[in-house]
Amino acid sequence: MIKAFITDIEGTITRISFVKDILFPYAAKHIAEFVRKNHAHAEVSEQIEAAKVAMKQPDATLDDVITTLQHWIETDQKITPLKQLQGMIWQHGYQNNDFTGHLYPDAYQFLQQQNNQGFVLYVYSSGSVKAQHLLFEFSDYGDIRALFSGYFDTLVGGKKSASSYQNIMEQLPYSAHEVIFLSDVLDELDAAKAAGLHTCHLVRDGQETSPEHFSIGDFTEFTLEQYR
Ligand SMILES: CSCCC(=O)C(=O)COP(=O)(O)O
Ligand SMILES: [Mg+2]
Repeated sequence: MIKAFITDIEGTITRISFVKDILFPYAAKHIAEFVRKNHAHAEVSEQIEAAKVAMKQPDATLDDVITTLQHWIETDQKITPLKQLQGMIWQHGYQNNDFTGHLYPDAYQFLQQQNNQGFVLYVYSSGSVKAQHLLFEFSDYGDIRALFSGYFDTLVGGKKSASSYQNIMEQLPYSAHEVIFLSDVLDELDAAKAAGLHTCHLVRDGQETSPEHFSIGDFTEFTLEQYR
């Protein structure tokens, strides 16, 4: 019996263009100034050191790190230190009302319905847990953080690795077969399925589907019948 959902964010409950055309350019615009200004703060310096490790350049200068971070933003790399820094940078944008966290109306309604019916909701995104909290705190529908019982990011591993879903399941009070993972990316769904989770593929933009995963165009098409 299904008891919980784990949802991806970008492309599943949030428009891809909100992330690519609003959040990423905002981070690209502010990252150099943010890193230069805050590099001595522990939470930032920790990510700078982690970036040097990912670059395999322990002696990289601050300018080298900034150039690499900008390249990682341009090429949408899901590298943990970048994702952690982006969350810190977006905080100012949300608080300054430069943007609100986009949610598809059908996704908001679906999340509310499932929550009302007693299903437990979790989030797993490449965006950091801080970035997830911000998106839901400053969402188009107000502060909806109370809908979710837990948040996971790339600190559990990358979204295309089955071990990441195993790591998440070790932290949840459910068996994998009681959980549905929602995503727009087939490689992520394959990894979740390999870890024993049920899956649902969101094909909002007409992506290729796979017979391995139940697929829907949006959440108005979702049915639990599929998982009985
Ligand atoms: C938490 S909002 C920012 C999303 C983000 O940075 C990202 O890389 C999207 O990844 P997802 O796993 O949600 O597709
Ligand atoms: Mg996605």
